[in-house]
Amino acid sequence: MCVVLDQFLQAFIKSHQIVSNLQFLYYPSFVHPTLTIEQTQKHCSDSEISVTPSQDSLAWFLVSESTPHMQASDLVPNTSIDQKAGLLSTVADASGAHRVDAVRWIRGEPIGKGTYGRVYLALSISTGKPQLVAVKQVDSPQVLRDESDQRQARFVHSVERVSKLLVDLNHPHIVQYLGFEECLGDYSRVLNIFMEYVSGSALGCCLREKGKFSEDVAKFFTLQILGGLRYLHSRRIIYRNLKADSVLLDRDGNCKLSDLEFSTREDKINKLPFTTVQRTLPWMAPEVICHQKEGYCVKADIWSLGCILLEMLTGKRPWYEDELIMITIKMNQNKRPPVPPDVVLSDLAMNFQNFNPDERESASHLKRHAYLKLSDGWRFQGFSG
Ligand SMILES: Nc1ncnc2c1ncn2[C@@H]1O[C@H](COP(=O)(O)OP(=O)(O)OP(=O)(O)O)[C@@H](O)[C@H]1O
Repeated sequence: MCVVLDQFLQAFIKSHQIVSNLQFLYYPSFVHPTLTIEQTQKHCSDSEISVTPSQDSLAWFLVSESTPHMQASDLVPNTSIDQKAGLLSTVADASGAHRVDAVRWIRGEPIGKGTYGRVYLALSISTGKPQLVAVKQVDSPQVLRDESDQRQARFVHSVERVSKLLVDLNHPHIVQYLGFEECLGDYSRVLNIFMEYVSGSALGCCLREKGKFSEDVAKFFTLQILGGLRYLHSRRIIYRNLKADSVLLDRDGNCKLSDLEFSTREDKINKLPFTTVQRTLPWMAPEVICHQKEGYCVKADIWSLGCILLEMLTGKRPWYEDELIMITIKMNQNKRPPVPPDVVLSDLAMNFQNFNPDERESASHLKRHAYLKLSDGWRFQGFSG
């Protein structure tokens, strides 16, 4: 193990990116949970080592002399983030976009991949106490050579447009956005999106791994998602990208809505074209897919939540039998996602998928609905509980 450490350190020193005095090298304890604190901590020389946002492939975290109080145990992934302490300070630039001011952070291992970029675990050392954060890194191409470059550029543009709106959100069921930063990569610019780190996995992953959930567990998650939606909708914000993979779960079953970069204010909906995120299409409301010109409202998110509820109760993604093109055709024919014959849905679950958005209940009304009420003392103890 020490050989690996030394090789890593040598490679790192050779990169000549040096700003602060490095004292200790720590293994995050989730990499080798059996290591003791003594083993995880290794003295390094007084070499000056710098950590820059473009530093690649750091499998380990480095802790600078400015944080000597830090213990390896601080690095366990469920370290909670003190949002009020202001993990990363953000400033608005001339264009009004919110960016992180002088971020110092170290990239850790990849924890996920979406349509637009990779998400990494990272350690922020901007403030006194290092904090675990998640960083979504998105390529922002300077030359638009093909459809993929155009897609990336549209995404980056969308993020710049909503960056202020995202960092201002603050709700227990919404991933906290901490700031944004653009930096120069080898061939393109890279947009870094800093977020609260959620230490579990996506709801979609759990469904793929474990199959359908018990009805109570499905209600428990639905209620939490409704909490996040009610908060967004009360600010006239439409999420637009709600799907099982955008809902992150921590180990205690707490849900957090993530991937909000496509959110928009309801009043702007008729002015902005919405590029359909292909992966999200099976969860999208018919008015978003079929009648964009007429506009749509926050109720589109209620349809998407109905799809997630259906998925939790059946273990199958919405429109599980169909390719994307077929889904669009069926939606235009006013068809709903199919329900497997052995599943009986409550009237409420059906209401989520009313074709007329005006007849779909609001998030705040649904949250109080009797069907979703859990018995007193019910606790999350696993997906089938
Ligand atoms: N804040 C976070 N904390 C922990 N893991 C995260 C966080 N954000 C994202 N992830 C992980 O990274 C994965 C990819 O996230 P990302 O937001 O890029 O895409 P996505 O939600 O899967 O879909 P899309 O294709 O619409 O971008 C998630 O499924 C999740 O596993």
